[in-house]
Amino acid sequence: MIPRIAITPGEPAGIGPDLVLKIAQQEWPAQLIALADKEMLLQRAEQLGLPISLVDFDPAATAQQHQKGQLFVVQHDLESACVAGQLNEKNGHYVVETLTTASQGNMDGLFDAIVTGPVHKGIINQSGIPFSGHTEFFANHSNTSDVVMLLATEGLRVALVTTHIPLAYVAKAITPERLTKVATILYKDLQTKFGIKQPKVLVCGLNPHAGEGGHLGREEIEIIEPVIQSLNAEGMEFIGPLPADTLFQPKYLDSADAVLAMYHDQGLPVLKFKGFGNAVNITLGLPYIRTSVDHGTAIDLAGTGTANTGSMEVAIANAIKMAHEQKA
Ligand SMILES: NC(=O)c1ccc[n+]([C@@H]2O[C@H](COP(=O)([O-])OP(=O)(O)OC[C@H]3O[C@@H](n4cnc5c(N)ncnc54)[C@H](O)[C@@H]3O)[C@@H](O)[C@H]2O)c1
Ligand SMILES: N[C@H](C(=O)O)[C@H](O)COP(=O)(O)O
Repeated sequence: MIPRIAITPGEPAGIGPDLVLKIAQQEWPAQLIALADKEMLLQRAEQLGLPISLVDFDPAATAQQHQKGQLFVVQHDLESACVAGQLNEKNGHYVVETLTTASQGNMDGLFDAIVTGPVHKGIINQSGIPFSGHTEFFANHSNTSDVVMLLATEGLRVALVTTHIPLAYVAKAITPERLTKVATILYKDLQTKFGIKQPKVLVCGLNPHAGEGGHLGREEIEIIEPVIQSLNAEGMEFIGPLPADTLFQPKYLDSADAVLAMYHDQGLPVLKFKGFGNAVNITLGLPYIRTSVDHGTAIDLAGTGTANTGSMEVAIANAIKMAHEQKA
C-alpha cells in the first residue's frame, strides 16, 4: 500500500512552503500531495533554487510513490500575491481552505493522513476567521467533541488537557469530564497507535507543587485525584498528580510512556527543550490521522533556505507509519 499524504504547507509567507519543497527533494514511501497554490510554490522554489515539477493530483489514479523533485498538488488559489516573510491577512481564507480540503479529503477516503505545516494563528484571526489552532479546527470540522494534542520526541511524549486558551481560563477548563475524556483517549491511543500494551502515564498537578496539600489550590484534591482514582479503578495506570516542576526527570520518566500536562506551557516547553526541530505533534481522537511540525511559521527564515526540515520529516514519517498501521 502506498499511503496518500495530504500536506498543507500552512502560512504561505512562512517557512511551510520552503519545508515542503525541501522534503520533496527526498525519497518517501508515500504519495505526497500538497494542498497549495502552484504559482506560489514555483516562485518559492525559484527563490530557494530547488528543482520542482508540480503535477495535478488525480484522485482517480492509483497512488504513486513519491519521486524526488516532483510534487502532486491540489490547487488552491491565493487571494493575494505572497512575498516570503511578509504576512498578508488577505491570504487567511486560503490557508483555512487548504485545511478544509485536507479534513474533508480524509473523511472521504481520498487521503490516508494529513501532515500540516505551520499556520499563523494571529493573521488568520486578522483575516476575520476565528481560529485557535489546527487541533481545534480539525475537531470542529470533523464534528469530534474531544481530541487530544500530543507532542512526541525521542524519549518523551507530552499530552495536554487544555490547548489554545488563555491562561486565565485554564483552571475552569479542567473539569472531571474533560480530564476523564482526555486521559481515556490518551490511554487508548497509546495502546492502539503506539503499541504499548499497558501504558503508564504521569499526571501533572495544576498548581505549584501540585497544590501543596490544598494550600496552593484545590484542583488536585477536588478534580485530578478523584479522576485518577476512577481511571485506575477501570484498570488504567495514571500516576499523580505530581508537581510539574520535578516530574520531568529520569527517575519518573524512565518508567513512564507519557506525561499528561494540564496546559500548553506546562508541558510543551519541556518537550521542545528536549527535542525542538525533531518532534511531532499528533492529534489523537480524530477520525483520521493528523500529524504536524513542532514549530511555527518562522517568518524570519521564510525564503532563506535555512529552515530546518527535521520536524516535517518526523511528522511525515509518523503519518506514513500510522497510515500503514491503520490499514493493517
Ligand atoms: N504547527 C503550527 O501550525 C504552529 C506551531 C507553533 C506555532 N505556530 C504559530 O507560528 C507563529 C510564530 O510562532 P513563534 O514565533 O512562537 O514560533 P516559531 O516556531 O515560528 O519561531 C520560534 C523560533 O524558532 C525558529 N524556528 C522555527 N522553526 C524553525 C525551523 N524549522 N528551522 C529553524 N528555525 C526555526 C524561528 O526562526 C524563531 O527564531 C505563531 O502564530 C504561532 O501560533 C504554529
Ligand atoms: N501548540 C502547538 C505547538 O506549540 O507546537 C502549535 O501551536 C500548533 O498547534 P495546532 O497543531 O493545534 O495548530
